[in-house]
Amino acid sequence: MKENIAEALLAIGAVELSPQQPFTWSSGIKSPIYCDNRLTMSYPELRNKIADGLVTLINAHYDQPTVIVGTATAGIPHAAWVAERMNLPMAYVRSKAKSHGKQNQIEGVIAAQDRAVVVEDLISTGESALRVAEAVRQAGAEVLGVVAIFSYELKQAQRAFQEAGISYISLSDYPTLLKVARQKGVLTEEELCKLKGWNPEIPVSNETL
Ligand SMILES: O=P(O)(O)OC[C@H]1O[C@H](OP(=O)(O)OP(=O)(O)O)[C@H](O)[C@@H]1O
Ligand SMILES: O=C(O)c1cc(=O)[nH]c(=O)[nH]1
Repeated sequence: MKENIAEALLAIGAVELSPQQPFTWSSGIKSPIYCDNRLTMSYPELRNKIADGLVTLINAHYDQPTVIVGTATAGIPHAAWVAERMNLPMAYVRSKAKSHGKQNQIEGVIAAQDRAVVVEDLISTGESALRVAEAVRQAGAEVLGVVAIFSYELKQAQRAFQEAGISYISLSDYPTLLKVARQKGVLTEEELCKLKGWNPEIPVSNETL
């Protein structure tokens, strides 16, 4: 599955490289790579595969969720497709409360007795998913864990999730993406070398590839 999803992300052009003019991630990290999972919603076959995969992860790892919670914005459509498949209520959490209207951060219903699974499109530092998890906890509900389409497997994220006492699982990850890119000849050896070593927080070794 990890290889499958990585291959599909490469095939739809979700992965972009820009070593000369690095992308700025939401955490402020400057990166030579950006993985735009938002594009997956435009591909019905792939988005179905992702939703099925996320449901499989949830069923295998999290016991009897009662609500599926999307992270705004990129997690929202995937959370909706997962909730639909599982016939569960859905909510989503904004990065911060609205400054107008009802000033909600949480949209939809999350009740104190709920057991929530958070659906995220991508985990870099984990800050966004953990912010959502914290809001869910503030609402009194239990967070069973987080599922995501892709994770960079940053050690920083692993530490943050551990500190919060929350687990996360992803359908694919950065080491797998590089492995598949090499197998498919999508990236040159020089590009792969740069992508392996650009961030010491990412444990991509020669063995991984
Ligand atoms: O693990 P993190 O370091 O928090 O980074 C990952 C987050 O960054 C992106 O969202 P972005 O902030 O670009 O907003 P969007 O979902 O509204 O596009 C992505 O969709 C994740 O939510
Ligand atoms: O950390 C981020 O903001 C980020 C990285 C990435 O590769 N893709 C994305 O959508 N967000």
